[in-house]
Amino acid sequence: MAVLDSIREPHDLRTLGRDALRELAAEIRRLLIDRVSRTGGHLGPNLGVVELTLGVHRVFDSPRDRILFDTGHQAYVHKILTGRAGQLDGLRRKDGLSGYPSRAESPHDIIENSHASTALSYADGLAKAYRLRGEVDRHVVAVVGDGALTGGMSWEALNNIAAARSPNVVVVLNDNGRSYAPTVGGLAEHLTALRAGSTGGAAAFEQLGLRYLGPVDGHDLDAVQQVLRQARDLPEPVVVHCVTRKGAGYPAAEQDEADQFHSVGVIDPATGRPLAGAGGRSWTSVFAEEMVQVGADRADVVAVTAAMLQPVGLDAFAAAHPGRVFDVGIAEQHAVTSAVGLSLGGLHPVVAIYATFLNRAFDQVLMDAALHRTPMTLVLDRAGITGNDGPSHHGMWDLSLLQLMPGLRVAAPRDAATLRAELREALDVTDAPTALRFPKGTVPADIPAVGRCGTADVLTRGTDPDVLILGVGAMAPVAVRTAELLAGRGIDATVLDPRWVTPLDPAVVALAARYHLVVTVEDNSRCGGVGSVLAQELRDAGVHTPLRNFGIPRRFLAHAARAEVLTDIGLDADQLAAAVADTYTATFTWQGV
Ligand SMILES: Cc1ncc(C[n+]2csc(CCOP(=O)(O)OP(=O)(O)O)c2C)c(N)n1
Ligand SMILES: CC(=O)[C@@H](O)[C@H](O)COP(=O)(O)O
Ligand SMILES: [Mg+2]
Repeated sequence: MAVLDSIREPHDLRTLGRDALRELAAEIRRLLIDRVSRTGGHLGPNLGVVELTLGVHRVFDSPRDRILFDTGHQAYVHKILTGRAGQLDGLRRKDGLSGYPSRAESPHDIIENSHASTALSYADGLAKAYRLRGEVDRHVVAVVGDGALTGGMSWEALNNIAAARSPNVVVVLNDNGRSYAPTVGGLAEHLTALRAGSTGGAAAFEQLGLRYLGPVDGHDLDAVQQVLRQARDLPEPVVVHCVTRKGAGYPAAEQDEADQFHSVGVIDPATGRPLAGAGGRSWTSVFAEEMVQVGADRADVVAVTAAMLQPVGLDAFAAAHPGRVFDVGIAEQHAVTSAVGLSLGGLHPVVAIYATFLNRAFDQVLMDAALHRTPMTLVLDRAGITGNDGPSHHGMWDLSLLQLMPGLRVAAPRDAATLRAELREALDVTDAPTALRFPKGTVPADIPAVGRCGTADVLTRGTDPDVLILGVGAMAPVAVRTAELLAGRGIDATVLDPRWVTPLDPAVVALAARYHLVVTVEDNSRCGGVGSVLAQELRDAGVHTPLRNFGIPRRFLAHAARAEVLTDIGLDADQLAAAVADTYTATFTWQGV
């Protein structure tokens, strides 16, 4: 890596001639394939922006000029050029390099949110700030993917960037024609026409008040630098349309039909084939399989995805039931409210999105779905701690948000059998929206119930009323293990899986009154989670049983493996058993029992 070893800061790029730059691009590609094939990560998106990122850092002066990456999953090259190449071995690992920009890592990084379609809004604000501060020579460069451009916020921002006529905003449209799968929608078709030589591009943007330059080959470094210099020197906001290929330079990625190695696990760099399988069935695959059967059983059921057909497990349903899946692009707000339309039209839509991205559609769930009490079902994958994608990817707020929604009902399955059952139950609700949430990763073996308490399942039944543990969803197995450990300390615990966590069944409240201590364990924020709702319900029912809520603390959690994060926040059975035992002992020492 002769050339790359000489690059510590973007300024070092300025001394390189064309041959050295070409060699550098090749070295960066080799490094990306070598390292990311070992760590896993967004290999395809980053292979696609090697020349584009080189061009941006050659023409603009980071960090004085601010360079923003929308979603941020394509910022590995930026990290390599800003002195972090040597840290790629720890990519996305605990205490290692984040898979997204991180202000703690570098002054060259400024936005860390991995939710798409935000970069242009940051750019609009930054540009206005620099203008008001008299720093008009500072440019704001926003690298935005064609997928991210299908998100509504992008157009809200473009509307304002055009109105502000900020001369220092440069929008670099990284158009590879794909989100995961090919990008969908009218805009995508427009960009496809532009890529094919249609001349309408300029008009579409310029009628909005934005200069348009391109399309240029985003892998031709000379062309990229030339158009970026032109954009830099224009006295108005500019959209630079760069056409790239996701996975460029790595045939295994370029030829991958599914998603061109949008995100890979550990793979054989020589072939691109997965090396280390996660093992076991994923939660997503259980949902995917059940949905195919649902589609056969229920002609009124349709599905909606926000540009993530395969990641959320709707690809099989789409194949089995053509025309009944709607991909709305990266547009979760639209996904929810258009689903309300589908419901008002007599269908039962299943909106499958990652839990963290539901945050974006809070108002739509509240004021469009819940207010109208429309039967529809949100299926929230990646709920709880997701792990290596870091703070903005943990699905740790959905239960808190959904608790606020009058009438909406939420289920949290504990295994494959309850996922299937609770999905069916949700689809049978006709007077309110419903939601199901489950985590990333391998689904555990089915945990049979030994009894029922209203709609809740009793998983282990203690003989003495010492402790009642509510294990919510995927935390049920942890709750069962905690009960086993408590038994070893002479404390008898009964474990309940509430199944439907909103509203909580009154029988659960009544049962809680019969125990000395009640404990809740959930893979959601403690703030507004199931535990806090149970606390309210106990008090409302005049039940004063001591209660302890275990969940995710109210802070952003760095990337690490899911199990590592859960341990770090005390949500493993050993720590839970110790904490419950301490509380139990303290409670009864205090009460003189
Ligand atoms: C609000 C939101 N929804 C969904 C995602 C999941 N996601 C991550 S990257 C991606 C595709 C992005 O496509 P594009 O912007 O074109 O970038 P590319 O990967 O093609 O470089 C999606 C849907 C997200 N990060 N944020
Ligand atoms: C960048 C992004 O939002 C997704 O690609 C994210 O990496 C989700 O990854 P998983 O689908 O592996 O959970
Ligand atoms: Mg794209």
